[in-house]
Amino acid sequence: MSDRIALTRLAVTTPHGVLAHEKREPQRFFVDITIECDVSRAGRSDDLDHTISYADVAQDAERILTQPPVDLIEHLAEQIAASVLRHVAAEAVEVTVHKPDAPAGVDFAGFGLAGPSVSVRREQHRPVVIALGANLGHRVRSLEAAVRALRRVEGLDLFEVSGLFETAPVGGPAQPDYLNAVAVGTTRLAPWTLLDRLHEIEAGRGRTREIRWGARTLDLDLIQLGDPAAGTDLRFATEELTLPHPRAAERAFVLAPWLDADPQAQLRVGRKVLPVAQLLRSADTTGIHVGPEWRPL
Ligand SMILES: Nc1ncnc2c1ncn2[C@@H]1O[C@H](COP(=O)(O)OP(=O)(O)OP(=O)(O)O)[C@@H](O)[C@H]1O
Ligand SMILES: Nc1nc2c(c(=O)[nH]1)N=C(CO)CN2
Repeated sequence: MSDRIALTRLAVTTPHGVLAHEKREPQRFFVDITIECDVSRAGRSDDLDHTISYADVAQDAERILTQPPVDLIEHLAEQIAASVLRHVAAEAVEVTVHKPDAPAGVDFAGFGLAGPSVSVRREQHRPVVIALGANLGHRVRSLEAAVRALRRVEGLDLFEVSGLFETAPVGGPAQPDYLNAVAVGTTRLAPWTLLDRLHEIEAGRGRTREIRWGARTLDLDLIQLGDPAAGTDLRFATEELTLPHPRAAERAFVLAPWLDADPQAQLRVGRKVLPVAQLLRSADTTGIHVGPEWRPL
């Protein structure tokens, strides 16, 4: 991601350090934070909710710097990086903590900021589940092309793709049977950025949207982002994007391939987190059959 939000030289005078007197006597710390995040949506909408407020980031960092004394600037840098990655839109962050007056038994000189500093770069790693479907054109070829395209998305790493399932259409007008699959992996992308990439891939396979739940050359849905068992799954309901996918829990055409890709999979359903295996046992599986062989990865 080439978009960045940077905060340069946040300055705090506070006591931290390994030496006893450093824990009593405040000294200067300077922090630089560079956040990699997609700002194109906020650039279009002019809406602060579509980006990361630099004031929130700065205040979190200042709170971390003014905590009771710690030994290491590594620890401060790590904590600040973690606080930035709690923002949904943050893809990665680089944090540098400078300690220009550090007692090191030598002189530091220079025109810029002299003395020791520590830099860390940390990336978002969110589990992601993507459902694939096709019921028009050459379905296997479309789904294979979709997996190839997903693998080329920068910031998305797929590590498992299910087998193909032949499924009767659910909802919508009369239409041909679908082939469905599910891909699981991790991503550092913000959910809206990932959804944009999915729409681009759909459009590349000639996907059009005329009738709700109508036949399509390719459908890519975001089912879940984050880990519900750890409470880190993203939850929100907007027209543009609802997570987890509101209809996934009862769709055997999603649950069956998902279980195939990840037998331990879990999905948040309301306030509960349930095994996908259990949800599939309760779902209507009529019209769901193992599909043709494929080697997507
Ligand atoms: N979790 C999600 N995954 C994909 N699209 C979503 C999601 N939540 C909301 N949407 C929005 O839904 C809109 C319609 O998507 P799409 O045409 O793929 O729906 P559909 O596949 O026909 O129906 P369904 O949403 O029931 O799977 C998209 O433009 C997208 O912005
Ligand atoms: N069998 C099947 N039915 C569907 C599917 C699908 O992928 N498979 N997708 C839908 C809208 O996303 C609606 N109905």
